[in-house]
Amino acid sequence: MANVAGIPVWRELGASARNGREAVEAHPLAIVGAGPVGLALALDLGRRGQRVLVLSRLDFIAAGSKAICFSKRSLDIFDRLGVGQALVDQGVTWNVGKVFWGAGAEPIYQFDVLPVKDQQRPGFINLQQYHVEACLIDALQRLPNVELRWGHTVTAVAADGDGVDIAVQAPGDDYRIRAQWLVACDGSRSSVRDGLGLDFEGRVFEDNFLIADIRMRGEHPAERWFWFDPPFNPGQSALMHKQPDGVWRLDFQLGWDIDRAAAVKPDNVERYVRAMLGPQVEFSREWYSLYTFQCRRMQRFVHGRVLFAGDSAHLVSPFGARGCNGGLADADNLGWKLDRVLRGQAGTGLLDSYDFEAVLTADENIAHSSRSTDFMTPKCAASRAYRDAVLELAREHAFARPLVNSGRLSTAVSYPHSPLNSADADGDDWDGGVAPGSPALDAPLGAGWLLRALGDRFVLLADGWRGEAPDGVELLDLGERADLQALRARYALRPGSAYLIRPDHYVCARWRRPDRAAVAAALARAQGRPQ
Ligand SMILES: O=C(O)CCc1cccc(O)c1
Repeated sequence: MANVAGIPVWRELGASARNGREAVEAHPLAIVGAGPVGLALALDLGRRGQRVLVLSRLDFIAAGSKAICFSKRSLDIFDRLGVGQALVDQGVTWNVGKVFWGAGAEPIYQFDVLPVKDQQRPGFINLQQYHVEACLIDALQRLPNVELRWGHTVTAVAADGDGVDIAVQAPGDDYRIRAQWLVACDGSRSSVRDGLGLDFEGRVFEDNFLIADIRMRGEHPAERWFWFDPPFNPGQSALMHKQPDGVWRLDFQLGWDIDRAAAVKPDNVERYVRAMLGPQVEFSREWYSLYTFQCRRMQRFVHGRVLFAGDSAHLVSPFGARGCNGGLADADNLGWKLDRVLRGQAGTGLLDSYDFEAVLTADENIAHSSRSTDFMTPKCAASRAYRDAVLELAREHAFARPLVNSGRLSTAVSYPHSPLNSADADGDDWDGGVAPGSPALDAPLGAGWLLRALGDRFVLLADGWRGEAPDGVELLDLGERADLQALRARYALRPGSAYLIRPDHYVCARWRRPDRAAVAAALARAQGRPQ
């Protein structure tokens, strides 16, 4: 079923009525957009006790071909938000990618997206975006301090030094909001971005990709399968992913010079599907669509009182699953910072670090995404010869495999030069471990897991700590425990060492011989208050 704008509906929610009819409402925080990024940010801030208003122009959860691959890092974020297990339970877990080339029925090689084992979460789960949204909405509806308004469209935005004026149109109800902060999570066609006259910079790729989400009883394993130049799509590429509910995502590269309207007609799509899966296969249509993509971003994600996150701020190709996962990284980075700013515990300077770190993340995602696309679709004879030589070598030789680029799958990005980091002290020898600016690595912690124990506040992870930890830090002392070899090895811990870990599970400082004053100084720096 599709709504009037042609967007397919997965679940009707109905337009929300407001409590009361004030012409101008005051709110500390408005989030525009109720996709995974806006909902995850609302859940983070809502769980921290903030009053949050979410405005969605849609009054339903959309179906259709959207994100399906959620990375381990996103699962760790979802765990922190209390919904990780529910999503893992619904999703299809996978860790293996296989690369095929030409007519060969066997992969030329396979790779593991979770090379470090003994972590709670898998490399990826596949789960339709609408299931993720439904789960987040369910969690948000349990928070009395979060209000979700469906069918409320933002029609104008004007920001000044103290806040943002937002004009909203809802069925039979036009009103205004004065918010202290607005976060635009309203997607690639962001009305907030347009309303402020802001734009993207970057590359537009001249290629078309066909998505066929089909329902079938497939016998293929839960793995990512990628083909270069397969006989069922000669000269192009293809991709297959298993989703829950017997749904499969098939992606076919079609090239630039095609009849776009004809390409999505069921007969045409089904020709590709049969060529891939064989003429006998029984399947039904879930959703067919055609997409082109861009690798672009806004110059800045922080514009005074208006902040941008997810597709409203940056766009990548689907290959590598860096779109939605990149947006969730934004929400994760922004949530704790905005919470501190709203509480008056940090100045707005802390949000400059959101700009720094989220722009860095977007740039890394854009670089990977652009390189994958260039490798998959060589633009000249020399690039094609290089690609084919790499594929030929990869079949036999491990050294060539890292050169194959069928999409580098999303992982957490490091911020080695973030202004929130404190450098290692002179004389502290760190042979390995997790450097400041890197995401904390999970490890078994008794019957549980380190990342779960870190929670959503600053933690001092110490291997033997004397005295009190500074205010504002929770101490997690491994003490005398002899059962934590993997954790100690991953963090290169020795008796007396300590790490300071941010609420979003990034390491911001570490010491061989920590003291209270050094930890307090690193904590201040990590909150945007260098001493
Ligand atoms: O496996 C990948 O590289 C990404 C799979 C994907 C993600 C989102 C949309 C889509 O068509 C494919």
